[in-house]
Amino acid sequence: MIGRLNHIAIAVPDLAAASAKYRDLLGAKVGAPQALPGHGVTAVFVDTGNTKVELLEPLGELSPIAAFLIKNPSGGMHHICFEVADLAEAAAKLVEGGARILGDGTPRIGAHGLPVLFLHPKDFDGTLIELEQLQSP
Ligand SMILES: CC[C@H](C(=O)O)C(=O)SCCNC(=O)CCNC(=O)[C@H](O)C(C)(C)COP(=O)(O)OP(=O)(O)OC[C@H]1O[C@@H](n2cnc3c(N)ncnc32)[C@H](O)[C@@H]1OP(=O)(O)O
Ligand SMILES: [Co+2]
Repeated sequence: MIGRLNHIAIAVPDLAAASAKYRDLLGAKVGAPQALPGHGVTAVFVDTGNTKVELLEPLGELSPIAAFLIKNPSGGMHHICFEVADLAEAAAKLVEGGARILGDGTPRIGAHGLPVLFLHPKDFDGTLIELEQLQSP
């Protein structure tokens, strides 16, 4: 069911400083900040060639990563994102298998303009998993 690892997300307290580290210290290809008010984050994608790193900073009062940063003030790994060919089919199989989909269970459009869902971290060994619908061919 899951395909490629699309990105590994890191919640950071200072997006500009984190982006500069990846660009200037790690010599990586760092994209421009993307404000995602509907998701309560500003994201920067670092392209590593084989996958991406998503640097995330809270945006707005109700950011879903605010609590995470209170628990981890210097930041930390937040989630991993896998690509799936058919998000609806994957969601149905996961729910059938007892996994919980976060929110109201309906896909939302993510940073890549594609539908995404999140699975409860407690169901996957303490790891928040995001599923992103593969770009239709
Ligand atoms: C979609 C746009 C973009 C993209 O790539 O396209 C993004 O990725 S946006 C990313 C930001 N959005 C989300 O993360 C949406 C899904 N996340 C959530 O709904 C929440 O973060 C949630 C429910 C996972 C946690 O919310 P919160 O921390 O407020 O709740 P709790 O404190 O009650 O946490 C419950 C329990 O889960 C543990 N937890 C929380 N976050 C994580 C995490 N990132 N990884 C692993 N575990 C996590 C937390 O410690 C609690 O555990 P407990 O043992 O009960 O303390
Ligand atoms: Co993500």
